[in-house]
Amino acid sequence: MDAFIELDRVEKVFDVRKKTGFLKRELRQVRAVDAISFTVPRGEMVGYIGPNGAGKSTTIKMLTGILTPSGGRLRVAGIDPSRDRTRLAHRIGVVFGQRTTLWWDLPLIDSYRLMHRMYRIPDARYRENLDRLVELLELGELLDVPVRQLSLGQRMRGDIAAALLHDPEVLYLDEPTIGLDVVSKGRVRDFLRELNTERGTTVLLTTHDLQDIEQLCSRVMVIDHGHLVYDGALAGLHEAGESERTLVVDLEREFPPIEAGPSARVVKVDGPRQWLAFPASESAAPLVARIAAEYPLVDLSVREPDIEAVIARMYVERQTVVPDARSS
Ligand SMILES: Nc1ncnc2c1ncn2[C@@H]1O[C@H](COP(=O)(O)OP(=O)(O)OP(=O)(O)O)[C@@H](O)[C@H]1O
Repeated sequence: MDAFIELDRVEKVFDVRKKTGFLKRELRQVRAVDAISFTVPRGEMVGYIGPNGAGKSTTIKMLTGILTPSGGRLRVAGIDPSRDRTRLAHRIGVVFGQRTTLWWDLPLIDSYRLMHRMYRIPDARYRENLDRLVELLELGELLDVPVRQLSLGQRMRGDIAAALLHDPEVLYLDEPTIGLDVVSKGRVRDFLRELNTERGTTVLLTTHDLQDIEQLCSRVMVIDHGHLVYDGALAGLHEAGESERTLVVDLEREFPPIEAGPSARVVKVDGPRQWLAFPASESAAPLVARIAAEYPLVDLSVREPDIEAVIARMYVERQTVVPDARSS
């Protein structure tokens, strides 16, 4: 498959000077990205997640050419970003949720006009893209409003349109739904899905909102302390994180914690209700049969693992699991 983004043992080391006393400074190195390798084929929508300080923004900055890697090889559309940043700029779009690329005091449409000139977008293409983005992102009524007067959700949609006016082949999104309400999040996600299917735009999505990933990405990469610790399907994370399902049982009356065998354990008791954790990879049937045979069972339900808990456990365990490594 056509690899659009390629990283081969890419590293970024920052030199940090730390004050250790009067006139004394110690030089320390922070390895923000440590020998990361992956490829993303054209048209894929990939989640890039990790805890604070994991190295996500540093990776995106290297992909856009803002930062130069300290080691390894990196290519986007065959271009070395830090060497040919201007040429690459015409082929990529970037949205940083926490700050805007729009001109704060100007009406939204003026920012778009400026981008039209900056990117030298042919007139017909600019008009066609603008019309389409205004329609899809419902920006019609906002075009004459100064950016500073827009709500966060409106501003975000405005920023996404700005990043796409020049028809980039890849879109980097850093926290595109941060601070948005449920309706605005839904709109942004619908739009991204449509963009990806209609135009085949490659999307790399960084977010702390795992619902963004669940709803948009078939593949997810997890980075922790600069290392890629998982690369594969979202569903596979459950296995990698050794996740557990929960069996909730209602008994006729209060009992001491159920003795349910080696692979299940009671995690909570509240009156006649008990919660038992068991490996997500195992069937609940033998456990249910055993409890039903030995206790007066009234009702039961099985709860699926919470993806946030699975990922949190992965961060803690720092396992290196790459079941579906596309890195070559
Ligand atoms: N310019 C810099 N100089 C020194 N250290 C830096 C610099 N930029 C980032 N770092 C360090 O590199 C590490 C990775 O930071 P990065 O911003 O890439 O993380 P992140 O995954 O994007 O985190 P967050 O989710 O908090 O945005 C952190 O330890 C950070 O302090």
